[in-house]
Amino acid sequence: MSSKGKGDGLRVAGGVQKKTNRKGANTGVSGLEFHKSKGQHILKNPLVVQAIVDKAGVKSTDVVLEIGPGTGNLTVKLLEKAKKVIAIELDPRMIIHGDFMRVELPYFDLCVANIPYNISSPLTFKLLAHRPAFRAAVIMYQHEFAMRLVAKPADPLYSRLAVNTQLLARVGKNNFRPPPKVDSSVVRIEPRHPPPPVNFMEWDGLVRLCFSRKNKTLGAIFRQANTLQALEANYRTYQALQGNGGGAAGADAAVGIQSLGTAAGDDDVAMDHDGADDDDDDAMTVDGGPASKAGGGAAGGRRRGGSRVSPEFKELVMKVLTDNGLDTNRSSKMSQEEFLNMLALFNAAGIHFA
Ligand SMILES: C[S@@+](CC[C@H](N)C(=O)[O-])C[C@H]1O[C@@H](n2cnc3c(N)ncnc32)[C@H](O)[C@@H]1O
Repeated sequence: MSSKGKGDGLRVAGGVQKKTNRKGANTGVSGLEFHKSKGQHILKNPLVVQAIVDKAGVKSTDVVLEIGPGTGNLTVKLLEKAKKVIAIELDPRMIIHGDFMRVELPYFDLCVANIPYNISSPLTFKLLAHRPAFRAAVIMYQHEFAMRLVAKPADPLYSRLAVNTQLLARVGKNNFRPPPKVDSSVVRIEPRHPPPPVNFMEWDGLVRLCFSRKNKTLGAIFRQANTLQALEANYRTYQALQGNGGGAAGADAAVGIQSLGTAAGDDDVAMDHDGADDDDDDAMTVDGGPASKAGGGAAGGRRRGGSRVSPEFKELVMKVLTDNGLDTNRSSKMSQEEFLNMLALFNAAGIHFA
């Protein structure tokens, strides 16, 4: 990673025009061979580069973060407008070197990038977890991923990815699809200020569970034995924590809290084929850890080996759903407000998802 100020004269490692080497590989004018595995699809049309920069609304005072500058064609345009461009590039043949997913991000006002598509989801959630929050990110994604980010309830592409992103940011597809290829779209992401007043881990535990079978009713999802077992374990742990006032025994109990949905989700998707996602399950990491496989795995283990759910606890869960008319809802059609409301209702009953 390195940064360049206006007029620093960024050295560019290669050209941007498509050429073919002797082996028929895709190369730039410098002869650099581009690697699909690194998501190296280079922007060749200067009008597209310019349009992305224009859409970003770069101010002369802005520190701009660029992910994957590649041969630097977007970078040089950003440098014309920004105070500073900090660019992070995985490929050591490109001048500025670093893995975006591993580096600690510096302060930035704006992020502008034509990203490697293979890390779209973790990259987006790394950005959204960054503090202080930036003003906006203008990102070129693969078209289908962009559509999933902006999908609304009842859209077939609506998923945990959309719900989580839209909880943390306002997301809008720019009215701009780069010609001539129609496989990319530019999305503008504006983190919400202030951030939503919700524990993201817990929110994600609930959403993950609900979208494990997004076309099933919530009643059916919450009646699953493994779900009830994991929820009851959390319920008991929270009760112990409250009883102990957060002391040493409370800390021991806290270790037992588990995130919901992962193992159930994985199995159910495999069994169900009902279009449930989420291929991005572990990517939506915010605040130092996803609803982890380990947590979900614990739930899965209990289901196979496990303890019984008390009838009283099952009744409590079902009561929250039925009293509030939620049992017949399907997550594929639920809005963010409905999820928030449901989480508040469960929490008020002492039921927790992480
Ligand atoms: C889609 S290309 C964009 C190149 C250039 N910005 C353009 O628009 O023509 C994505 C770039 O990201 C780089 N890249 C891939 N994975 C990365 C990572 N984890 N961290 C930083 N850069 C990465 C690739 O080497 C490639 O140069």
